[in-house]
Amino acid sequence: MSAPNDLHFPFSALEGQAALQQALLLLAVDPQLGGVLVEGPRGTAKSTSARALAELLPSGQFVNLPLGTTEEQLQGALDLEAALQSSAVQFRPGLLAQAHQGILYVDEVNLLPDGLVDLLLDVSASGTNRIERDGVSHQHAARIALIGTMNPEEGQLRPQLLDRFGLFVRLPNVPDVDTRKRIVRARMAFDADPAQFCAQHAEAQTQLRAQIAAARQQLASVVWPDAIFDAVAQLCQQSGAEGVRADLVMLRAARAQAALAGHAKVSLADVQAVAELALAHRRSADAAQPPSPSGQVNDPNDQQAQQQQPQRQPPNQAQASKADAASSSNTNHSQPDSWGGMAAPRHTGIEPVKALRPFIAKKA
Ligand SMILES: Nc1ncnc2c1ncn2[C@@H]1O[C@H](COP(=O)(O)OP(=O)(O)OP(=O)(O)O)[C@@H](O)[C@H]1O
Repeated sequence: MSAPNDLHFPFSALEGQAALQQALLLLAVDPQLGGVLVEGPRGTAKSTSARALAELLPSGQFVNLPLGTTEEQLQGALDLEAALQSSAVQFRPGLLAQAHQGILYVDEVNLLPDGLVDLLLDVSASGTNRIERDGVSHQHAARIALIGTMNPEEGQLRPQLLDRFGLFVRLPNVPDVDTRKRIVRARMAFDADPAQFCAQHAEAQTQLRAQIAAARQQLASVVWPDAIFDAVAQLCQQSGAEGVRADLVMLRAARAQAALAGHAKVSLADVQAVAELALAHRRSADAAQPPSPSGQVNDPNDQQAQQQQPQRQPPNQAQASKADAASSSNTNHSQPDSWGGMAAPRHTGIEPVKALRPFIAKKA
């Protein structure tokens, strides 16, 4: 039996995809991170998780961008004749307008013409779609969470475009037999009775939705202490990332991470948790080892300030243990070390340290 069209596999029921879930949640909180690029094998829940994320956003919009899409279909069309006759601009909205406040999903983004990718990245970073034709212009808000997927065997994305994707997740193949079994059990349970499966996850979904909404509201007021700028600059410098896009994205992603946890200040732990997502596609080839900043960096978030933060709903136990299971199957955990009490991010794959836990099991 397949699921009715209006029921989709819930985000909180995804198995063993902590890094992808983390990147997507950060994007949900701050769509202007510049999109998430997901590289990985077929059948690893790339489209399932993107669609599931849409259900956590206020608009619920999920727009799929087909490979043959034209610039006009994407941006919308201006009726120039009407503009000449009545001096009023007539605009026929495109996919970007449809995806406003939702998700724009591009499967095999590496096969899309460069011009369109360029446009998508511009719009996702600016939140505005600006159309100009023969001296006539129109613009509208296009706050889109851009999610692109690619299989490198089918062609590479140009480095200029790769660098402009905010976050990057490289998915491994299903890592082990147990995870494989958990995945198929969950999927088969969903397919057998979608309504019941969704009902079982309704509470976790409601909590995640509320958590994202609260984080979005709080985002602009979350601050970066000076030490955070130091830590980010050190990490990016040592990774050999060109320019400062990695720094900008890392700071922004760390702020989204802090907002999700209900914190008012970005901490080193937030930077640590997002660093690999910002660096994986920007690390220079000769920075083969993960960076290890030389200076000791103190955590600028004093305990007292953290304790003064408003309390949020208690963590969902089922989700916390799922996150635990996900993170315990990850052998790439960073452990505390000399870097301001936190481990430097790893350069292989993307299995961020705290996996999904910071989002679900917020501070009590
Ligand atoms: N980690 C997972 N958790 C839950 N379901 C999963 C997971 N991985 C794969 N699946 C299931 O596998 C099937 C294929 O997933 P999906 O279509 O999202 O893969 P994809 O990565 O987008 O593949 P493709 O690249 O071929 O489009 C779906 O039924 C999905 O629910």
